Amino acid sequence: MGERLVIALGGNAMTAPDGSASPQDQRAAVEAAMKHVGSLAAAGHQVMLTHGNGPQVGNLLLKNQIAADVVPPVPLDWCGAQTQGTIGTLILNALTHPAAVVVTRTLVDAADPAFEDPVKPIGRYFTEQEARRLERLGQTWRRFERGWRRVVASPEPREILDAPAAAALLDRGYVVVAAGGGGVPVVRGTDGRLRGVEAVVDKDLAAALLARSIGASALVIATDVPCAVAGYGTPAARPIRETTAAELRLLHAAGHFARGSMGPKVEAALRFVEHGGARAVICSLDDLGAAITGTAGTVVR
Ligand SMILES: NC(=O)OP(=O)(O)O
Repeated sequence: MGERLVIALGGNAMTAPDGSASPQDQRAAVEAAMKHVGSLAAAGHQVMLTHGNGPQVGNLLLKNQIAADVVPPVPLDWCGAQTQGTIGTLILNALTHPAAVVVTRTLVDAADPAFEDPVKPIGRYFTEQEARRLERLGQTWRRFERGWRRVVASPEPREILDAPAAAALLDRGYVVVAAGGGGVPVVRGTDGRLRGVEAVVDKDLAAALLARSIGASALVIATDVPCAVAGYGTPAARPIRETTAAELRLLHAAGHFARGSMGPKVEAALRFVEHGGARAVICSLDDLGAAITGTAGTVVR
């Protein structure tokens, strides 16, 4: 009997191992990822996919900025919508199973403090000198292990507005791509109308909300490491295989998972299970099949 799954695809499913986001690298990475996803659909699972867009949305924003004297630049939420279309098209072309892409909006709160504290890295890495120059244009940049990256606001996802449409397609047998890049962030005005806002929603947190919204039995967060590790980078490092939400929450609160990498994945897995989801799995993309049967990854119940 197949399961209803939401699978969040990490950057390694979209770009080359070095993070390169050339069209060739993106196409090759998506084709490799869709072999795993196609196997799950062929085995009878209902599969809803979501994906990251950090490198792509940052590159688009930069192109807009560079070409601003020639064509009017578009805002960040437009760039996010464009990445849903581009990455969604690559996924459609790579899958042999009937599939559909839903342009998806994610409701966020206009008063979310995240708008005052940009933390979400987007685009490619730059040198400090280049980052400092761009900071003078009003942008926020932070240093990461591999260099400097622009950071933007990443508010909490409150509702995946187009989840019902995505679920209807899932019920009809399609593999569905939804809430790509965390969904296009929108706020509701006092007049009840929706408008886009300049932000990038975390795709793992959006995936957890999407999985809850469509009644998925499992949330699978596919990344480039086999599992979550307690005490990562220390002599006491310990891979986590089977765990409970209560145990994992304690480790998370104790700071075992890095803020910009494993932290959001663990938080997403926890939110799904703490709100009644049967299980969440954090696994390597190559282990997707084994992760569904419980023989790979970090399984949270
Ligand atoms: N939107 C988002 O979280 O994208 P990345 O996973 O690529 O950072």
